[in-house]
Amino acid sequence: MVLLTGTPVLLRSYRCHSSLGVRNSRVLSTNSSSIVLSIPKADVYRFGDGKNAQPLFRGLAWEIKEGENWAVIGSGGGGEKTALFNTLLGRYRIAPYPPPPGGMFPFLTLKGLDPYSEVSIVSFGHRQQAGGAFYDYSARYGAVHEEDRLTLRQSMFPETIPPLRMPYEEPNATVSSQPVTMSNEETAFFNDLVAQMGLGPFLDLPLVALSNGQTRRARILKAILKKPHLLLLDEPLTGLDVKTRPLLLDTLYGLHVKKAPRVIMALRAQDALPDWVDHVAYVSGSTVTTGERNAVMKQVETAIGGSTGKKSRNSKPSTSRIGDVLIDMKNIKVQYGDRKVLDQLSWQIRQGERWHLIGENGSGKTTLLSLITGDHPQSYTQTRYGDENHSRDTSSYLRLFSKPRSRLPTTLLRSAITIMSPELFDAFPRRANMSVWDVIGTGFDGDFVPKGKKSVGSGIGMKVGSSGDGRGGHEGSMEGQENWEEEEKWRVSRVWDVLEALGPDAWKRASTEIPPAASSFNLTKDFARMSFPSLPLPQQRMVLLMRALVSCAPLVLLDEVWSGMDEAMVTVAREYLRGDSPDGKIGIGSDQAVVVITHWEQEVPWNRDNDPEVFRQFKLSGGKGEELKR
Ligand SMILES: Nc1ncnc2c1ncn2[C@@H]1O[C@H](COP(=O)(O)OP(=O)(O)OP(=O)(O)O)[C@@H](O)[C@H]1O
Repeated sequence: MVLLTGTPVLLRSYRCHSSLGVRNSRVLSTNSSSIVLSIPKADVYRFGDGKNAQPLFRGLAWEIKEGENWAVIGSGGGGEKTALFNTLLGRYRIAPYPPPPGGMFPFLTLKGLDPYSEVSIVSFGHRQQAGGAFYDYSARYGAVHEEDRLTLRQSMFPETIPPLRMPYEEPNATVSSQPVTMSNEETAFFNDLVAQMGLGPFLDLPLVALSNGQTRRARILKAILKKPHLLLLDEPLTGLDVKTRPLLLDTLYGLHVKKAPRVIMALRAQDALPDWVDHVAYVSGSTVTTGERNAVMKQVETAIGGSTGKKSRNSKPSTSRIGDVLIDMKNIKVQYGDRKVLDQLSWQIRQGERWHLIGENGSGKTTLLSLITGDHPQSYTQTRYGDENHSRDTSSYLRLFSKPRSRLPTTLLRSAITIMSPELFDAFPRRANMSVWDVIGTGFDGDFVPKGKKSVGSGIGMKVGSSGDGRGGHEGSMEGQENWEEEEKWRVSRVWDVLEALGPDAWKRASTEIPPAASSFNLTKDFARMSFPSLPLPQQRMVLLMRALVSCAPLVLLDEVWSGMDEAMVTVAREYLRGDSPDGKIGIGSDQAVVVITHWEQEVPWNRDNDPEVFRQFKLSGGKGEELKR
């Protein structure tokens, strides 16, 4: 990118004819073309908003000069950071719009470049599948379907896709794995980036096979290769392991200083800001505070200080009761071709235990969970021993609630093991008429569409002693049966319980420390009625977490549930999982087992020192698994 330097020059001389004669319009200085973003002061609305609509952002004033290093941070759970990025992408109405000739992006417009093609976004809150149908995410674990065969390399360079051939045709000469359209310089740039992002080993894997962290890095790489002038990254660190985060940040900074492309990141208020960030836009509700890092961060600390203080509070000693073994695996193996993902792995999960499952991106955490949930086809093939009563030491097995996978109907497993994960978040159907209540109610029987008169399911479940009160469900629908009425009543009261413990009243309390007003039940009630697909994404995540917690299932699996949530939401979810919500009544049951996957140690709800029998850590590395003892 060539920047003009030196004394002010006339970049464009706009002449307009009027009855008063010809007059020169603004003379712009070189300084104007080195302004990346300019919003002098404006309100921001959704397109089509009526006259009296509340603006999304009020009095937004933001200027970014070339050479400055900006991050956007936000503390709201309403998707405010994403909305601010969407404002820059022209998806909202800005009033008044930054005046010509510079407009919102003088560094582009003044060089005749079109902002809409030169500014790109990679957003990780974004769902990849749209619509009302359930998308079967377990496809990734089995034989990869033809339509899912596209590799990472082919998705970036379609010219490397082999041409379709009829079976009788001679195979053509092999297709180059490197695109012919790339110059040597571009090839070197690409190879450097692939190496820096650790994506080399995955270039020729089908896209669906990539782990979460690998997929996120691949999406950033693809966006960079399109050579935008400005790249907006919405929570790029989410889901990345501890080792990868600084590598990605270094790569991004290296690109930013070369303006190839300039980068603005959006981070959660609780995330550590990289050292090189010198300017911050802090979004809180409809207010955006912009300025130098230190000044703005002071304000952020005051704003989120209350809830940050809570985070460091030590959890109480556990009241959990360690009970029966729920999941028992020995010498488990998962392999794709010669790629071993899990190799001779053994692990037991008992009632009452709280596990933190760790491991680098791609170490097999999601794969392991998919064996436990029975979604992975190889969950059927793990058990290898002649006689159940005389299993020898060399045997390998996977026992879910004392049974092999093949003897457990999927419907029973879905109500005995509840899960929230990035895959489920992407796959869960978004039907227009599905309310928050409906979605939470699907959690009892592990459904994906509302069932039953009161939208709390029809009573399929499993008797494995889950919630301490002997409630465990029933095999087959309970609707119309003798004890269904009592069960249904309990289910309805549970939906209200999780809504109160994890819903908008709880976020309000956690973010402001002000006790909820007497009328606050209306907030919860209104939220229960709201349309699920129209909620901001952080709130959708929270609702799907409630879905995983509502039934008090014997085993709860929480895979990266905090990603995309704001500080207050994380606080209330952690409280619930520790069982120390303010009224002391609602929380995870003492005989439920929980497995949490997160790359952020501070997001783990419990403190391992408090009760090492209960709070435990299991690490995956090189296909093996081991418990990390204190
Ligand atoms: N069908 C497949 N073919 C080949 N490799 C696969 C396939 N499916 C998964 N893998 C590989 O298995 C490994 C484990 O993936 P998994 O999603 O379990 O990792 P993870 O520990 O959950 O990672 P992350 O922290 O990024 O979410 C990855 O390296 C992935 O590329």
